[in-house]
Amino acid sequence: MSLRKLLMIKYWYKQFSQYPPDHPDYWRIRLIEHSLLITTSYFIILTLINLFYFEGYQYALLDGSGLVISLGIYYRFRSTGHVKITAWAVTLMVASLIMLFVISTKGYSHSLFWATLIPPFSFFLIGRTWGTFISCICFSVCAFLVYLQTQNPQPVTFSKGSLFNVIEVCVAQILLFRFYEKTRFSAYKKLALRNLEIQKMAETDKLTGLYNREKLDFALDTLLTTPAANTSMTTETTNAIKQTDEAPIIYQPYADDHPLTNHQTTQDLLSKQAVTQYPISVAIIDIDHFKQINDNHGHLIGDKVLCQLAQLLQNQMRNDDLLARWGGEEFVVVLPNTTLADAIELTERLRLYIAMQNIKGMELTISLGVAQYRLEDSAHSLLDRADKALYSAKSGGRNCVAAA
Ligand SMILES: Nc1nc2c(ncn2[C@@H]2O[C@H](COP(=O)(O)OP(=O)(O)OP(=O)(O)O)[C@@H](O)[C@H]2O)c(=O)[nH]1
Repeated sequence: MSLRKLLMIKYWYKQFSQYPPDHPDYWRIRLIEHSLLITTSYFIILTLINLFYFEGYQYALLDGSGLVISLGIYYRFRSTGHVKITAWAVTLMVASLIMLFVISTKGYSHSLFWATLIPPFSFFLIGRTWGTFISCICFSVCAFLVYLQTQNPQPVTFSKGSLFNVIEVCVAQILLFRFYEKTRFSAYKKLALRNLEIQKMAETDKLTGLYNREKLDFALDTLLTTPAANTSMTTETTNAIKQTDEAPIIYQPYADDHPLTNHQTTQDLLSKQAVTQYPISVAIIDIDHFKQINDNHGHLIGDKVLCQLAQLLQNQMRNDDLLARWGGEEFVVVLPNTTLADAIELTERLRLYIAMQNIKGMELTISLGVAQYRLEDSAHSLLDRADKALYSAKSGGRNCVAAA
């Protein structure tokens, strides 16, 4: 059994349905609940210590009042869920009780230490502006107390009270900053995950889950404008561009001795970089007569066909290939380390493979246009040549591969 359960602390924390974890006030609520738990526990302990150990009834009364106020705020907060009012109430309660204690002891017995708790409380709960304001007032009072002492200097004594004050404040500070660090870490983590989600959404085609056209354009531009890309396409380069955290499961359709399966290591590629150019090819894939599928079976079935075809194509890709939906019923695949001849062979296999599949009860065919990167090419001109090749494939009767 965990300590939290043992002390029944978990019952202290209420899950407000109106403040889910992604609500801006979520962590403020956690802090209010933590703070009230800490103040309540502190006031219970201090009341008992002052009553039975120091027999300081005046301080025990002060701590007892703090305990009642703390529980009152907690009860009200649980029943109303008012964050702003509670945050102010907690801050004012903590600040005024600390200052009452510091003033009543005239700063003796290291009671001034307690004032150091005011900035963390007030800044976390009521924000920078009001936190600064309240901290300044409290510290001004502390400075004034010290000034008064300088008018009539007394020798400083270290009592047991000093020891308790120092220890209690240190423990409270550590707890507060642990909490602060936890919220900060959680907020950054959430932000990083959100950014990843947004980035993924921005580069993914909603329907098929493949990369979208923006991502393809960016990846191709990066490949072709990276100096190394003109001479060497390494596995690392393409993987960095893909930036994919969940690498697709690759089904290797080629024979073991096929040149495309013999991936060279990065080291091999780099060592050859100076003397060899590593080719890049692209292929545009277009479904034949897709309009008829929509017309005969409806757009929803058409969508399902697109999704299944996308999955089948993705399963046929090699690690370094980058498949994207270009728009409508067209897909583009970027083939690093692939000559035009290899790209033709590869896409021909792909065409035959798709022609053999049963997709939503239909037999589909695809036409493909292939082009290899030339030094004078831009991403646009490369795709344009592949598109022209696709046009030839279409006008050549469809269900075939044409190269530019
Ligand atoms: N279901 C569905 N259809 C789409 C989507 N995007 C484009 N289309 C359809 O794809 C069809 C493309 O038709 P066309 O450009 O005439 O091409 P095609 O019928 O495949 O003929 P060819 O390419 O010449 O073989 C149109 O009917 C579009 O409405 C989509 O996201 N979902």
